[in-house]
Amino acid sequence: MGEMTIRPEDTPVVTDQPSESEVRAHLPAGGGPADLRITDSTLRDGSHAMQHQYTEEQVRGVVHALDTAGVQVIEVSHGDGLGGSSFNYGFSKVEELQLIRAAVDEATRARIAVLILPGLGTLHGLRAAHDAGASVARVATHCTEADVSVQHFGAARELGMETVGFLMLAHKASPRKLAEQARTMVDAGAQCVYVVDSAGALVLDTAQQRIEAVLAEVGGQAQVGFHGHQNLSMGVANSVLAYQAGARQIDGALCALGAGAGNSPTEVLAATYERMGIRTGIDLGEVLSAAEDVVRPFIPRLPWMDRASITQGYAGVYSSFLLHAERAAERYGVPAHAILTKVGEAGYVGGQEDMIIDIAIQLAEERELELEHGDLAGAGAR
Ligand SMILES: C[C@H](O)CC(=O)C(=O)O
Ligand SMILES: [Mn+2]
Repeated sequence: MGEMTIRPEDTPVVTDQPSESEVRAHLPAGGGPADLRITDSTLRDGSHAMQHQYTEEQVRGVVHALDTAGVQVIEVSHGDGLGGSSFNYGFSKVEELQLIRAAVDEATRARIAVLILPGLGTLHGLRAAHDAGASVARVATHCTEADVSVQHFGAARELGMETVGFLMLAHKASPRKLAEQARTMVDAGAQCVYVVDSAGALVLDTAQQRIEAVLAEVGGQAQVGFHGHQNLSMGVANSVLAYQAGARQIDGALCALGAGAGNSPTEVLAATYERMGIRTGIDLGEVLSAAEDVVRPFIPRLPWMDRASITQGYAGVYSSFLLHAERAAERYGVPAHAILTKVGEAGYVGGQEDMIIDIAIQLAEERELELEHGDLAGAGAR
């Protein structure tokens, strides 16, 4: 790797307004020179949209295309992170360590990242992913529970991995609270902390204020990142504002392949930043081909802003609940958007997927009662 290599043992130093040389010094090499680093999550967040059915051939194809395009970090894991393959979250078709090994084998420049949710993923799983060649550990917690990540950051740093913190459902915490949680992660060893808009519920200034607050708290010691979802079609716009507010790591997924209405599309991020004169180090033609020719042909259903996913953005619901809600909707004969509205009212967070079934059953019972009342009222009127 060249002059922009980030060494995991280094803590990147970024000030509020980093100079170009400061930014370059803390961004890893990949493609060309870069002002920010895009991490592609097609093979992790996209796993939700693929119902975790990725094949090794698909993983190899995507990694090859992203690596050729100069994308610096490629995330590969079950949609819910290491160890996610389970009854609650959905079983993977292919064991994730096999997919991680294949990704590492295929990449020539890009580094392979894994996501881990403490409690679901274990330290044993993290070590196994590291042994398989993953070199970036992204540790995700609910936005008010950063304290559960401390052990995992310690372990990742001991393994010599680059570390990234993921504060999920970030719309649920105030900028100040988020900054406090980011501090916990950085003190534990995170080299970057992401504002993760898991519900696609942040709209412009609400995204920007959170980036600013986190940067004000940890900017001297760590970078700040942004992970957007398209439920309200704000992923790319929020990512631009995030960059302008000082974020230097931004997530995307090819063809927006991610939970809910999908992630900010990597190819659109690359085109938009290039149009703005912000260097991503990504070759635009190659990344457009990666989306169009490699990913699009195997996608069973393009993520889209339909009634259910827009409801997720509007009601602040975890994007990965979409397919769970759709399955429950079909099983119990109630609309997915009605289930998701109730999930938003209840304030459920990641890990509470089983409650979706409860809500669907409750809605189905209410509907039965309404039908009965309707029949009785009709009978009374006759
Ligand atoms: C486990 C989640 O899918 C992580 C994520 O991408 C998000 O919260 O958004
Ligand atoms: Mn996501």
